[in-house]
Amino acid sequence: MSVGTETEPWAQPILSAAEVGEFEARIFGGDETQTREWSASGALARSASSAKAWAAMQAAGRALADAVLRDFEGIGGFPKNAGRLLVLVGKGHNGGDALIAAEAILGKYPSVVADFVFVFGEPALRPLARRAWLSLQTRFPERMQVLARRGLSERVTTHQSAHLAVHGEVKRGSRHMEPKAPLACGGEAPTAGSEFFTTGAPYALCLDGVFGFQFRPPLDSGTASVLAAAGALSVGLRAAVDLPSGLGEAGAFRADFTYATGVLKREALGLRNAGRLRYLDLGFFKNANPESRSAERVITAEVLAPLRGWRDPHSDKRAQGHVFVLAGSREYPGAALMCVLAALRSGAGLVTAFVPEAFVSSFAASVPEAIWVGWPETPNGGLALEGEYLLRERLARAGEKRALVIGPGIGRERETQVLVGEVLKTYSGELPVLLDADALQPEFLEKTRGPLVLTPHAGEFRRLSAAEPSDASLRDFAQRVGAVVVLKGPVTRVCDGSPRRDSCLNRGVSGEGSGEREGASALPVYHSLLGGPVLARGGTGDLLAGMIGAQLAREPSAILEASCRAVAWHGLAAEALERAQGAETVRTTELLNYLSLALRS
Ligand SMILES: NC(=O)C1=CN([C@@H]2O[C@H](COP(=O)(O)OP(=O)(O)OC[C@H]3O[C@@H](n4cnc5c(N)ncnc54)[C@H](O)[C@@H]3O)[C@@H](O)[C@H]2O)[C@@H](O)CC1
Ligand SMILES: Nc1ncnc2c1ncn2[C@@H]1O[C@H](COP(=O)(O)OP(=O)(O)O)[C@@H](O)[C@H]1O
Repeated sequence: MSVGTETEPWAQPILSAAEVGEFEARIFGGDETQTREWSASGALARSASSAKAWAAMQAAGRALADAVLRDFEGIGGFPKNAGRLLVLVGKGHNGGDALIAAEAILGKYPSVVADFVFVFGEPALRPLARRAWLSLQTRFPERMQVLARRGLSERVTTHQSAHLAVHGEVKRGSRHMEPKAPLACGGEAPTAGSEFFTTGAPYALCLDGVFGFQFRPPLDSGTASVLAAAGALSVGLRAAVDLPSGLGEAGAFRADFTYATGVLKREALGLRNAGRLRYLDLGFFKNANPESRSAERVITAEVLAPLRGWRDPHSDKRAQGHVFVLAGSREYPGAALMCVLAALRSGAGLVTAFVPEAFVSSFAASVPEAIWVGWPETPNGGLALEGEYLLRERLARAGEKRALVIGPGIGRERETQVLVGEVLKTYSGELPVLLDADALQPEFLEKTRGPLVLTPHAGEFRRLSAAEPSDASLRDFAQRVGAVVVLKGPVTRVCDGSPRRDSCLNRGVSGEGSGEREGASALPVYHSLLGGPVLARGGTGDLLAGMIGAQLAREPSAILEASCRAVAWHGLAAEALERAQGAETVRTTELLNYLSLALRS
């Protein structure tokens, strides 16, 4: 047992499908397929392991329903007065989770109806999935319709289906099925799936519970045809349970969201057809850890715990961290303003901002909480070299808890770039430094000595590292530069390559020894799934830089945790913003209004 969850309760291991199999078998007491929990009479034996597995399935299904309904808020909410669900059910856990989620939604909204496709047939359901199905049938028989009960070999005909749906003559739950010829195994049957789905009206939600982590390629043509047909329907939200069925194979399910239940599976990362990834933490790692040490971890909202309690009653503003920001130019004044606003709104006790002097009075009028210091300008309105003394003066007066953010909106003017190099030569080592945007230049990397955080997006990462973004290149680069690197993107990845003395917490398990570095391949990569495409607008990175700056200033000795905390907070606030306003009619700085909500939910 050795994974970072004990020292880092805010990060959970990411496991491969094979590792998940072993881990779940251990915590739930064996694979369902190999147990005889379901007797011939249909009663489930109450073994301890089946009780645990059933409880886990229920927790997963309910968490899935909650998460889906929350995500619906981003597009105006679930259509609870006339919603239709489509549930694609396989044989095992995945199907069971989907069935329980469907039951939770039907239970919550009395006007919602559901259609089910049993891709391998009802008889193929494993015990727990069958139990979930029985429960649904008992509770909502009149609101359910089975489009394919005995799998792909038997289905409702196109004619029946359309007729029944259009004329409302189907008696939900008791549809007569017409046997049809089985699909030729491995043969061509690409259009067969469309026969299930000719019912006209759109679906609010499609739950894909066909295959989970036990899927092994290739995708059979029958399932592919059902997935393709479901993909052609009008659906408000396509939700994959755990993993999109078929993973990245041709014909795999195309999800808007994939909800990883209990464990985030490595296979989900980087799959474009997975849509947005959500991690549903079901507490699987609370009392049990996987045997293997996981070098990939997922950041959870638990990382915000230190911000959720009471502030130290004896603290003063200096004890809450002092953020220094060197930012802005005539070309990009707003980037500086956004970075400063974010630092102020995310807990910093003091923020001192050095910006081109032309902007000081207007910035001070709009954001009086920050200490604005006018910096001499180059002829083009950038930060001039001669202003360096200002930083020296102000830093000399600051307390211990401080951090310096350099970059938002500074532009690429040569003189400003020389200034950044000089500042790094002089001050790095004295306080944590964050480099963002145009301060992310390869030539600066040799000039830094102390705690360093870099926040590149993919394009900036390529510029800095001369490599394509990947977990491996991120590890190599972080270790080479000895920094915490926050590689931003739809999934933001954080890796700490700094020497141990800078952040001894960061190593998780093998924290013994000091000073030496581990091989890059062993460095954990922390993934944040939080946020979403509402963040795909100018200035969100400037906000993140200010937020990380505030956390660094408050915790200068734990730069990895501070960075992960800010990334998660930024992402959770973005999600709250999207739920409240949608993703379109948003101003970047509105994210700051949701920081508080993100801490309270
Ligand atoms: N209101 C403002 O004043 C704003 C100012 N901004 C400033 O604009 C300057 C330039 O920023 P850019 O981010 O465009 O950087 P660059 O123009 O330096 O982009 C570097 C490379 O990355 C690519 N790229 C840009 N954004 C990317 C992304 N999100 N993911 C992957 N690749 C990406 C570009 O195509 C380019 O090849 C920075 O100084 C930044 O602070 C932006 O933050 C936007 C808002
Ligand atoms: N599709 C997306 N899903 C989730 N997060 C995103 C997405 N697009 C951008 N982001 C996040 O938005 C921020 C953009 O940062 P950056 O590109 O530096 O913006 P800017 O330079 O405009 O401030 C990052 O935190 C990134 O992770």
